[in-house]
Amino acid sequence: MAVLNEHFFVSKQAMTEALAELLQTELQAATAEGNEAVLMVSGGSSPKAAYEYLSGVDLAWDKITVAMVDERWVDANHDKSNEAFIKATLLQNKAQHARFVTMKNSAQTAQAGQVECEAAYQTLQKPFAVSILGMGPDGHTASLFPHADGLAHALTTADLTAAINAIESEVTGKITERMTLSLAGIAAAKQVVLLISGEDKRAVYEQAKQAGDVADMPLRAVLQHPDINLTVFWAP
Ligand SMILES: O=C(O)[C@H](O)[C@@H](O)[C@H](O)[C@H](O)COP(=O)(O)O
Repeated sequence: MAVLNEHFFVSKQAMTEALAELLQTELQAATAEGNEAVLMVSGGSSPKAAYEYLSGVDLAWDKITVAMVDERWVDANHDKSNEAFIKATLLQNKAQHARFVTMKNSAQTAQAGQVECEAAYQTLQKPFAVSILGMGPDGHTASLFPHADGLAHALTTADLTAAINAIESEVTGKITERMTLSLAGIAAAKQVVLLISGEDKRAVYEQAKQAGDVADMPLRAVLQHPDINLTVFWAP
């Protein structure tokens, strides 16, 4: 099982403040001796305000690399691009001096682009300082979607990244082809923070903690991983 540290906040605001403080503390510590630090980021509504706050914090941003936890296989200017979201929220103000490593490249498909993406991710300083994950109502995290094409590989490969083709649903929307950190890529962080918003998703999280098929709720693979140091932040 992962080393699990759960925090249930009374409000989104309280969660945002705690997340911003955690990121600030971890990035300060990671860069204190002039070392490089990597922050892995997800899209989603839960981390948005913390990203905006963090962008204005005085950190050694020139020592920090921001990279994506997962991405739809769309151009970086697409309105569904997680990269576009990160550039608009986090990589502003002081944080514009951070280096950014994209998951997306010019290959036609995520599958075809995985080798190039993996090569880029292999250059990143490990362990990653912090990786921020979200969770969907279907129990997906990163782009580890239930029963997706490529899920079994993403859960077992030693590569940091994996191509995924999700089963189309209300959660995935039309764009199902994605690149994601593999389970090994998620486990490559010193600390993983999982953000969960709302009562419905709290029930999903509690269900994921119960024994069951990982393919039904891929978050289970993270919760069950012996080497993951997982901090869970929930807010209503
Ligand atoms: O790439 C995506 O589809 C989203 O980033 C998604 O995975 C998101 O992280 C979760 O659904 C949590 O979303 P909330 O933060 O809005 O709860």
